[in-house]
Amino acid sequence: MEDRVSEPSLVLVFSGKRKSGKDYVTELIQQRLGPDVCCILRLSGPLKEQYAQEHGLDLDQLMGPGPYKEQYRADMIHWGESRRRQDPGFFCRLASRGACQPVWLVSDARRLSDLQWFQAEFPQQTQSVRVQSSEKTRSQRGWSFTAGVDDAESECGLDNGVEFDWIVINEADAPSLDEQLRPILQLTEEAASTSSVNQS
Ligand SMILES: Nc1ncnc2c1ncn2[C@@H]1O[C@H](COP(=O)(O)OP(=O)(O)OP(=O)(O)O)[C@@H](O)[C@H]1O
Ligand SMILES: C[C@@](O)(CCOP(=O)(O)O)CC(=O)O
Repeated sequence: MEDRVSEPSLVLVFSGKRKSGKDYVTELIQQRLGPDVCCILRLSGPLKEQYAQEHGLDLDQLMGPGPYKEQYRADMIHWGESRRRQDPGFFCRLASRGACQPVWLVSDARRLSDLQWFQAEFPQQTQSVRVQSSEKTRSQRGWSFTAGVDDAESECGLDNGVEFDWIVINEADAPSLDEQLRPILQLTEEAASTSSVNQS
């Protein structure tokens, strides 16, 4: 691992099915904490940048929540997995390079190797968060089952073998996200204050 200017005080590694609300929840947390304290790391970011460049695609749309990216998802998965087979931490390193805020929100872990990379690099700081929504709710947000995607590692790689530190139920009939996120926000605020004490 290249020498870091600063280590994070807390790394929250989020995972969840497509349209479960990973981006929505991490953006909510960043809104509460501010971008100086908290950064969102998207493992899919460097992958989409490279894929868009190689295929002449619209990166903004690939990074967005709309249907555009779904046309290319299966091929992007295969492209990304070929890189991960050579180097499981490839996208983790790219996505976290230059991050200097005390709190990192990794918004889109999909494989055990994603989670294990952060656990290995930051064993004291890393915690896992699972965002959960029903298939009915996910469908209302634009999801539909796609063979080769929703039954593949990209969507199922963290379904078993992980005891998540936090579970966020992103459903209208669940407690509000503010209520569910309160202990996580407390954790982030403690991490941020610890970081500022260490730097002073
Ligand atoms: N609690 C919520 N209230 C209102 N809208 C929500 C909520 N959760 C998610 N959404 C909306 O549902 C859509 C999917 O959410 P989001 O993009 O965060 O899912 P995701 O898990 O990041 O999906 P993907 O894996 O496809 O990137 C977005 O348009 C988002 O704004
Ligand atoms: C190709 C891939 O990175 C697409 C992720 O897009 P999104 O996070 O669902 O917007 C998923 C994967 O890496 O398996």
